[in-house]
Amino acid sequence: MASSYSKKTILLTAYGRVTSSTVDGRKINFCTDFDKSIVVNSFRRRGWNQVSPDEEWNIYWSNTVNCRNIFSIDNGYRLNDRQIINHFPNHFELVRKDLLVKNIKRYRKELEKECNPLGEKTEVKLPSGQAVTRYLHLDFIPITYVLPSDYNIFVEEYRKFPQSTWILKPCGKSQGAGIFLVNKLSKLKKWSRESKKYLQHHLTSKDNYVISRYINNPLLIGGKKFDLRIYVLVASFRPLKAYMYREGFCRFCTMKYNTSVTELDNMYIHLTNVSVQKHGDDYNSHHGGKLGMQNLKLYLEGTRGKNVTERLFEEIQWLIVHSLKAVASVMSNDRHCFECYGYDIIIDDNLKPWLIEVNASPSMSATTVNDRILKYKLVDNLLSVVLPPDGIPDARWNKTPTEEALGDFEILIDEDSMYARELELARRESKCSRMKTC
Ligand SMILES: Nc1ncnc2c1ncn2[C@@H]1O[C@H](COP(=O)(O)OP(=O)(O)OP(=O)(O)O)[C@@H](O)[C@H]1O
Repeated sequence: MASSYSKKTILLTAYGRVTSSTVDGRKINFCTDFDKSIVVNSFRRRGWNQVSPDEEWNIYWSNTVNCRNIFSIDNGYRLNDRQIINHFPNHFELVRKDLLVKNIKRYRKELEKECNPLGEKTEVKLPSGQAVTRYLHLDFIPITYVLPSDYNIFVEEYRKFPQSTWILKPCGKSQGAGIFLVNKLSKLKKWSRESKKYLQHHLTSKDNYVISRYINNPLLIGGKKFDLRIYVLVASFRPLKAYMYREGFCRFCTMKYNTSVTELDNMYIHLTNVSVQKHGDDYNSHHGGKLGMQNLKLYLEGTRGKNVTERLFEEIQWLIVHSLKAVASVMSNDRHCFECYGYDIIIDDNLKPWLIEVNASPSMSATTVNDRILKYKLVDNLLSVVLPPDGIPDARWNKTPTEEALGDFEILIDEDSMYARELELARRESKCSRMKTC
């Protein structure tokens, strides 16, 4: 690729930035593995030129498999300074259900060993009167075990809380596929016997399941369960630079929440995935069962008060930052990479947020008009953050976006910037003083 970048065609983006659409007089080339109009049009609107992955590209919106191939040693492909790509090669450390849990458990243990106050534990009294030990500051994932390897530890935990419901999720699948709820060990054993028959010849880590304590007291609106989808952009893991998009949304179940045992298999009550709910009789294709995050905030301020709502959103930011810190040391922090993660969060009726999972390729298709507007803005805004001020992809750039370029993204953490470090410190202090008063 040419080494001089002098000739520029100037464009103005939605974020008011003057950017270039050319590298050395030729158009910036993008390629993508998705023929999603939102992605392709967002790139074209910048005056960029679409090429195929085997041509000279500057920005690649790839799927996770092709990204891994690009970074594979066998491939021998070396990215140049004018190439950036939308995944970190080992993103699975954060997005695979079993690895996310493993990394968070390791992170908490390390903090505990270092006697870091964040690793502090406390005894909690459950409504049943039982006392259990929990992390004071980092108890943000439901208790989870990996099957088959953790089966015996799970059984121990199950016996302590025989009234609990558990949710089983296959590590290698998405969109609600293969998920089911159990409240009896006998049901789990039956499933295990049957799935062993099916899996015994091809058991790989992809066939693992996680079994998590089911959050059976979700916050309900209109009697229905929902989860929150939040977009988090990571520009770098070391130093950690992460941004949260203000316009997330809630995804609602189509049927009213019901904890009755006879409804345990009813996925229209328990799973909030749009891919599941859109098949329900009561699915509304106009709003798609979605409510914007800003509307959720207004609803909570009205029903629960401003302070608790603010606290909830601080807690959400806290859990995102610490989930990222939990994987930062194991991520291959290639400077050509950035990644937009879809965080799935459930809020319980005590307004405690729980991290359910993280997606590396959050859907860029739109189910409603509002969805389309949101995702167009998201992709355009995201490009403004990951590109240097002149708009030309540059892996050498120090990844410090201007306030204007941030648009609807807010800084979650930037270990490079004094301001962002102070923000993080303030967040930590606010969290600690809150925990002490609880
Ligand atoms: N521990 C839990 N407690 C309560 N509900 C849960 C729990 N875990 C998952 N769920 C529900 O099940 C849904 C699917 O779970 P999850 O997102 O982990 O699986 P998935 O099939 O991989 O989804 P995706 O397509 O988002 O990757 C969640 O959106 C949530 O509604």
